[in-house]
Amino acid sequence: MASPIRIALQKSGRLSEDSYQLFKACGIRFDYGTGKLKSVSSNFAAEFLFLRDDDIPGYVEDGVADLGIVGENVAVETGRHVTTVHRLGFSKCRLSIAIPRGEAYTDIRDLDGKNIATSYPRLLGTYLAEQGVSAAIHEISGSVEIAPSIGLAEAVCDIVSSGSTLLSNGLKEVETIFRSEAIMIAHPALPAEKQTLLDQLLFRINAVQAAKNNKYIVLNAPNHAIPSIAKLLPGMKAPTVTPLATEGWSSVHSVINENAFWENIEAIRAAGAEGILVVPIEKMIN
Ligand SMILES: Nc1ncnc2c1ncn2[C@@H]1O[C@H](COP(=O)(O)OP(=O)(O)OP(=O)(O)O)[C@@H](O)[C@H]1O
Ligand SMILES: O=P(O)(O)OC[C@H]1O[C@H](OP(=O)(O)OP(=O)(O)O)[C@H](O)[C@@H]1O
Ligand SMILES: [Mg+2]
Repeated sequence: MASPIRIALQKSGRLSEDSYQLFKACGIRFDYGTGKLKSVSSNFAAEFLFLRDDDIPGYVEDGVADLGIVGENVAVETGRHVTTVHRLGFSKCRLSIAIPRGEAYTDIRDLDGKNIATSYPRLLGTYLAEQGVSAAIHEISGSVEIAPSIGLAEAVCDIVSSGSTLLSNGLKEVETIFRSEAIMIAHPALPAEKQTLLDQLLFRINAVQAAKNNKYIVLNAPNHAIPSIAKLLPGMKAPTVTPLATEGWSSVHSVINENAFWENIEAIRAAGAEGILVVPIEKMIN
């Protein structure tokens, strides 16, 4: 096997389980969650390091790891020189400014001269500078939402997903400054053999992601309805049509984006389709 590509994953947190599941779906096996800080894949030339997420961009920039999975918020905040090679679509969240619920708020200028607590001083500083607002940034490493109630700051800037943490701390979201999801980052100058391994990995990730967004459809229809159904279910090239044992009827097999399927389902039924099955796809390669 080639010398392994080193991949840094979050040891334990919001990114860990989805990161592991992604590699599992790509058919890459390794031990995870056993308290180990390092693991070698048994069937792909990869070695995994389990780290705090904040440290991952630095390790990737320094070349200690070749790849890493982090929130885009962390990748940008650390300011490390790394390349984004893929957007992964999980751990979606936003970085927002929030203030106590009872406070009036008109626009960003209301924050002029105020104190804002955050773990994201770089992202917040850039945003305030762009908006021409001058506020004092107080960097704290966690439990940011508590800051207004203990008199540390008049506002906070932190990660929001469902909004329930803000709600339970008596805060309201007033500005969204950054939208984030998990991304795969790489060292900016990978040697050729590592680049080959990255290309193989991205090929598998694309196949897994394409499969997730699409469904395999099987239905029965009278032969005269096939042309109009085929227009609604174009498939990867064209639908497969095979005769049923019942004279004048066929079975239609196709692949369709799940959103398009739900948008077209009434039209598909109205065209004469019956016995419609929707089947998940494991991998999809165009
Ligand atoms: N509530 C949430 N919903 C969705 N994604 C989130 C949420 N909170 C954080 N994230 C995303 O997941 C990333 C990791 O969050 P997590 O809370 O596990 O980090 P952490 O506590 O700093 O972990 P570590 O111990 O590794 O430093 C964040 O940087 C962000 O991109
Ligand atoms: O809008 P919500 O759905 O409530 O999510 C937002 C919260 O989630 C994250 O914290 P997490 O629960 O991961 O705890 P931590 O900050 O202690 O890691 C983040 O730091 C917010 O506090
Ligand atoms: Mg962290």
